[in-house]
Amino acid sequence: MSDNAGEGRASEKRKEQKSRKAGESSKVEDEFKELSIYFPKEQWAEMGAWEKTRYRNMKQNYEFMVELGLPTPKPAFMCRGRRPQNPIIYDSESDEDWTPKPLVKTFRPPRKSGSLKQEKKKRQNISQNEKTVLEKASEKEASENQTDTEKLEKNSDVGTRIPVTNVVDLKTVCEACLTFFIDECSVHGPPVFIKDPIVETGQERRAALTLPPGMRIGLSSIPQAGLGVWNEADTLPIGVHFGPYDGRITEEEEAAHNGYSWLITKGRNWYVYIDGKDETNANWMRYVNCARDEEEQNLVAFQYHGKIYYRVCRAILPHCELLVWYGDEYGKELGIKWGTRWKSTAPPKGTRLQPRSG
Ligand SMILES: C[S@@+](CC[C@H](N)C(=O)[O-])C[C@H]1O[C@@H](n2cnc3c(N)ncnc32)[C@H](O)[C@@H]1O
Repeated sequence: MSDNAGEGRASEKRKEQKSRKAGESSKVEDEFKELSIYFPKEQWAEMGAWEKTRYRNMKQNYEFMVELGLPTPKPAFMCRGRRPQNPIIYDSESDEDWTPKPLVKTFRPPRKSGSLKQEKKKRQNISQNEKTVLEKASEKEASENQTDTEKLEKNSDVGTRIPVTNVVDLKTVCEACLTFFIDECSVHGPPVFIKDPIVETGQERRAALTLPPGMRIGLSSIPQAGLGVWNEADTLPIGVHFGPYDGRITEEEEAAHNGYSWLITKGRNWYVYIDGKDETNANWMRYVNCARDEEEQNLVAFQYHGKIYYRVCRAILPHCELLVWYGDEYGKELGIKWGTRWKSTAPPKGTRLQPRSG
């Protein structure tokens, strides 16, 4: 074979590869095309594929919930966008449960494992039978003799934890198999709930004393983050729940800035804070720090019946710190880089970070 012929073939191959790559990336763009309308062009251009995937999941979940006829607030990102949009209007006025916001607008939980296609297929496969279970659960929900925690344990409304919507009521997604269930996942069993030891409020070290056995409050692994909470016992598997987050319910703006408050949505345009700053009425959950990125996050927060719970979304091994994702805006306040969005503004890890101040 002559040199010329060899070169010609190599150049053809290069061209072929180039056009294949261009084809692939335009396919990816096509896939997300319907999403791009919700974001400013610059933000969309900067956004990575995994982030786009996550938003697509949120949209799909929202549409799925709507299809099931469940009251579902629209994900915040779908309420804004490049196109003229209506102001954010939540779809229901009731005491909805959706992802809590310390100071956040949208909650962006971790991407689920497994391919998106599989996930979609599983959702489509929810049988009529399972829908009936949902209906039954609604009736059950109406029983007023249960406390919220009992209800959570029973129904494990980690629906609010559906990683891709802000909401929900009554149903649960099993992290492991991604199917919906009510009382328990038929494959993975009932959700586990770890209760705090009972400690009267008003005691000086009340928050620390509520720490469940096997956990430790100690210096955080995150530089300059102060104290944190560590698992010192067996692995905490996915699906374990903690909570509710104790503290003082307040509407005072000060709570929004102290670093220990979650914003609780009570209804349309009605918010209160659960403020865990005061250790005499807070619980141990006030010591849980904020994950700096998706890999680090092992807890996700959600609102259920006006209270905040944490759920293990990634197995927490012995001697590992519990880290929850607080939400975009708050992470930003802490200078935490999440995805590519804050590349330009986030200070390097380890920089002294200030809690939000008014
Ligand atoms: C809910 S408290 C967590 C407990 C706190 N570390 C303590 O010692 O009391 C939240 C505060 O911890 C700090 N913090 C939490 N996560 C952080 C992070 N990823 N980076 C820096 N500081 C963080 C911030 O000061 C924030 O206001």
